[in-house]
Amino acid sequence: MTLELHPVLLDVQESLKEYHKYAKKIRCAYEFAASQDLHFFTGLGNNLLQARKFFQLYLVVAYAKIDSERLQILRKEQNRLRADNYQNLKDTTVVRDGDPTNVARQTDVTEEAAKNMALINLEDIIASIDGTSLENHSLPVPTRQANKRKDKEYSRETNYSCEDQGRIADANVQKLTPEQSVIYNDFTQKIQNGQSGLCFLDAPGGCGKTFLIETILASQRAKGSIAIATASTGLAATLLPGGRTVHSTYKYLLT
Ligand SMILES: Nc1ncnc2c1ncn2[C@@H]1O[C@H](COP(=O)(O)OP(=O)(O)OP(=O)(O)O)[C@@H](O)[C@H]1O
Repeated sequence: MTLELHPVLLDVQESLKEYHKYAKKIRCAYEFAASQDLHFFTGLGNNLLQARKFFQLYLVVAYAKIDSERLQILRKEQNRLRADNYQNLKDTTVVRDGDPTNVARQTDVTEEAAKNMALINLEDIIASIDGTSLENHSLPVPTRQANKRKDKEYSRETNYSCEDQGRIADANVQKLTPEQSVIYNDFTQKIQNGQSGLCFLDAPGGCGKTFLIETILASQRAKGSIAIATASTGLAATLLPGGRTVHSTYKYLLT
């Protein structure tokens, strides 16, 4: 198999090679076990674990590499980014006389204001990548009005239509099985009472865990509450509405 890696990933190809080595061992072990009609094969579990470990390592390191590369680009391109923002700002403040839909006012956009706006945007992007501010990257710090702080994380988690979420929750609640209903009611009751707690949900595949979680998420979002859905891998996160990886959401350190 030929792998074409993006240049930024060259440093991490060792873990990928290791993964392929173990994946090959597993394939051989399976083939051998099948040819001998064996149901157990010593060492297979270990190889599986190793392959999984290397693959996870590869994904995590590759992700970190890509994000740090993005940061470099932002650093290098900050002049151009500011120019783009300045242009956008000008575009949105042009007066179109006679146009009844025009609600904008000609605003005197000073260079200083445009620069500040660009820095705010830049800082928001960097914060979403690694949770740091411009100061941590030796860049000028923008002036922000505390009450006007644009919190992307907050807007992301509140950007749901309560009506839509309500419809999803209502439709799903009707369909819950008795077991799902017990968990759903317990969960919503605890939230209503302002109780904190941990709930561990486990059941065989296809039993409706995701369906239940979707229902809980929708019922909370329908009330305008924040319900954050995270999973340990990107793939698992895609199964949850609004799902994200746990390390990206909570900015967990990778080491
Ligand atoms: N109460 C329900 N009413 C109608 N459909 C349901 C219900 N519970 C689950 N389902 C459906 O059953 C299928 C399997 O459910 P789901 O994906 O939630 O299972 P799961 O336990 O999360 O599975 P896995 O562990 O494999 O991810 C889905 O298509 C889901 O929409």
